[in-house]
Amino acid sequence: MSGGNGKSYAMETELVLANHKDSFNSSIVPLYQSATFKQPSLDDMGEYDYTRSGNPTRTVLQTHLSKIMKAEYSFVVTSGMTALDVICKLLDAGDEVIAGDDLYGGTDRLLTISQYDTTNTKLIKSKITKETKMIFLESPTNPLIKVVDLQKITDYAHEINPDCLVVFDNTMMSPVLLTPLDLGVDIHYESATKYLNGHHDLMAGVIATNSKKIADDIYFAINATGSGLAPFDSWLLSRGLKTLSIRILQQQQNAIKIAEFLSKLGLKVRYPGLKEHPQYELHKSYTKGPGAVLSFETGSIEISEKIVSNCDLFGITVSFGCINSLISMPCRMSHASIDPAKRLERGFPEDLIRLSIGIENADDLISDLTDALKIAGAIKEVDGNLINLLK
Ligand SMILES: Cc1ncc(COP(=O)(O)O)c(C=O)c1O
Ligand SMILES: N[C@@H](CCSC[C@H](N)C(=O)O)C(=O)O
Repeated sequence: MSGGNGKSYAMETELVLANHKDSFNSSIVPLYQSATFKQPSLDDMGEYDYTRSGNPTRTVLQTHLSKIMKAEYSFVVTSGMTALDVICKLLDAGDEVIAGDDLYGGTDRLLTISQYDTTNTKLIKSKITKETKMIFLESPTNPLIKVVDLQKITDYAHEINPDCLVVFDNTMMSPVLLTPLDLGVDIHYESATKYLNGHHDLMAGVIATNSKKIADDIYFAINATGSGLAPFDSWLLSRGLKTLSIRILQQQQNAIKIAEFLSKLGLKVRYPGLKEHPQYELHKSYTKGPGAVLSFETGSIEISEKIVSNCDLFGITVSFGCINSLISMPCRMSHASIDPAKRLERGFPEDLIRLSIGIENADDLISDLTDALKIAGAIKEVDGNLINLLK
């Protein structure tokens, strides 16, 4: 098998090169669906003894991920939320922690800490103290698609407290569009349920770091609690990962066309690939693209409900980053766990529709949305032109 010479290649190439050694020279990593491994002798545990502590299929995936995430150490766990839970185990009770105020609903549910608008770099800076132990950032945020000045906040946090850990949720971008450890972030994690796997057929989370101390603590937590990804899911994720680049780039190309279509109709679209996005330049300055998730408002909950319910190609589904296009109303679905009063306070529109764009034909997707917008009474066609009825 090629790729075993230690050379580094471009991302697309690295993605298809998951090196492993096995006695039959199998072309892909074998599935070691085994809980236990026989020891060479009584006092020698060998490389593997028990799958909670380590499994060869999981190790190959983790080594592969380290290359892709440009990390010294990587771990795969049972979900994105497990990744966050493992990271939280690095904290002690009472530690000062800061997070963004627009985070995925499940993250918001897990963290009961001080949350601020992370697009306001000045505000975040004013909140970081010598006592701050950890900062959680997400960008673009889910679902308001707000962009964080990751470099500035990371540098500032380390300046104020060199031991403060900057933790970044990269689920929206994936390592194809952003490798946050390159910007000095301490811990990169993401829900591999989304782009990394991309096929709606498993739940997983990844954690990456360049610090041996953090890696040792994370391994301890994973082994101690049994949160490592099971062999079959590790094998499936290894398989999904190989097409990550080709998938996300196609999804992104479709998303740009759809965002432009909706924006031309005069809808309020949130997407960092549109020049009217307030942080368009900032996002462009540190990522390789805007990704494939966007949200938009109609000004009416009823119309939004009708749009969501009348699409054919966009399934009403939580999650994002999968090969099929998905549509959702975050307030009722992915972010329903956030108290409605808190959502209101944060300017989270109840009529917001989130789209996760897949790899289908872009014109088919636009035609599907056009039909749904027409049925919902958001637009009508006059002399071949689409007219916005919401204004
Ligand atoms: C941005 C973000 N981070 C983390 C998670 C958690 O991942 P998982 O569902 O794999 O636990 C999600 C969604 O669930 C998410 O949208
Ligand atoms: N019922 C689930 C909702 C999962 S939302 C998944 C994803 N992160 C998204 O943003 O769509 C829960 O309560 O966690």
